[in-house]
Amino acid sequence: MYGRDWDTFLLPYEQAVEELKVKFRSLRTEIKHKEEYTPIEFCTGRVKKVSSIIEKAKILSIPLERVEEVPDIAGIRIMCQFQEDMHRVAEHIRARKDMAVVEERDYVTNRKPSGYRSYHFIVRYPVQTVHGEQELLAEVQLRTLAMNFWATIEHSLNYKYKGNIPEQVRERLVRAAEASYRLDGEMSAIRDEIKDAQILFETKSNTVADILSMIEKMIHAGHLELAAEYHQRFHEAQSEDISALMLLSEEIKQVLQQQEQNNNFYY
Ligand SMILES: Nc1nc2c(ncn2[C@@H]2O[C@H](COP(=O)(O)OP(=O)(O)OP(=O)(O)O)[C@@H](O)[C@H]2O)c(=O)[nH]1
Ligand SMILES: Nc1ncnc2c1ncn2[C@@H]1O[C@H](COP(=O)(O)OP(=O)(O)OP(=O)(O)O)[C@@H](O)[C@H]1O
Repeated sequence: MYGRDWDTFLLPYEQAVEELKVKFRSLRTEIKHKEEYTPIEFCTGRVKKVSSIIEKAKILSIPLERVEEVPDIAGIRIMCQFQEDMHRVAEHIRARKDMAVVEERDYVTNRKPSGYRSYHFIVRYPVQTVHGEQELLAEVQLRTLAMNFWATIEHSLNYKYKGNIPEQVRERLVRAAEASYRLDGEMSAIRDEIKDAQILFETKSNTVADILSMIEKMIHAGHLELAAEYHQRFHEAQSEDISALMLLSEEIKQVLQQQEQNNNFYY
């Protein structure tokens, strides 16, 4: 790499970062459009600075002639609200046809000694250049907002202390990382409860609609007494839990089926 033109070398990496940012941002928009919820909160990217590439190559014992083996010259970071969203985005990355996963590192279940948590992918990504296709390595980091908050603070402290964070601060950072991990767990639990409540609400609405339409059927068929009886019981069941409504719905369904079999219903 001695005397190499870094600007030219880094051009395809810049292209890769721009393309990957567009792709993950489009994925965000697409899912949000379809589901009104998106597993991707936001996405950033950067090309590593030359001084940082040289330093990393040295740490990884990669000679500068093979500097393209440094896996994170191109880097993308995807932030999610919840850990479950990270799994969904991870599945998506594994399934994509425009990149190939060459490595996965799970620092979520196995945090780093610093307290760092994230899920990392190294992918092989092809960019189209004037000289034809060029495959390069890119790092994709997946984080929750809480993980990102912690990592950003820790990164700036590392910068401030030039990599030698005082022991006492380091210990507090590890404790803060654990607190942040518990926060993610709490938020996921709340989210599950909200989801359950939404499902229950939907089931209740559907059951109510079913019962009312069956009672209407009875009225149209002239079974006014039966309809009045079930209407009364419907009102009573509404003040109880969902199972009372579901039982009533089943009962009315069976009565209707029976009546239809006996030809008591004419529409
Ligand atoms: N803030 C912060 N970021 C980290 C930490 N560890 C890793 N990262 C991020 O993750 C990237 C890659 O980390 P790793 O997958 O562990 O790769 P590596 O730096 O070669 O690490 P090792 O092989 O474990 O020495 C780094 O460039 C950082 O962006 C950490 O302790 N704090
Ligand atoms: N994959 C990534 N996507 C987006 N931004 C990243 C990514 N990796 C690092 N960054 C950010 O780029 C900036 C420069 O980081 P740089 O790559 O020099 O150091 P680093 O990430 O700490 O890694 P290393 O210790 O491996 O050199 C930092 O603000 C860092 O948070």
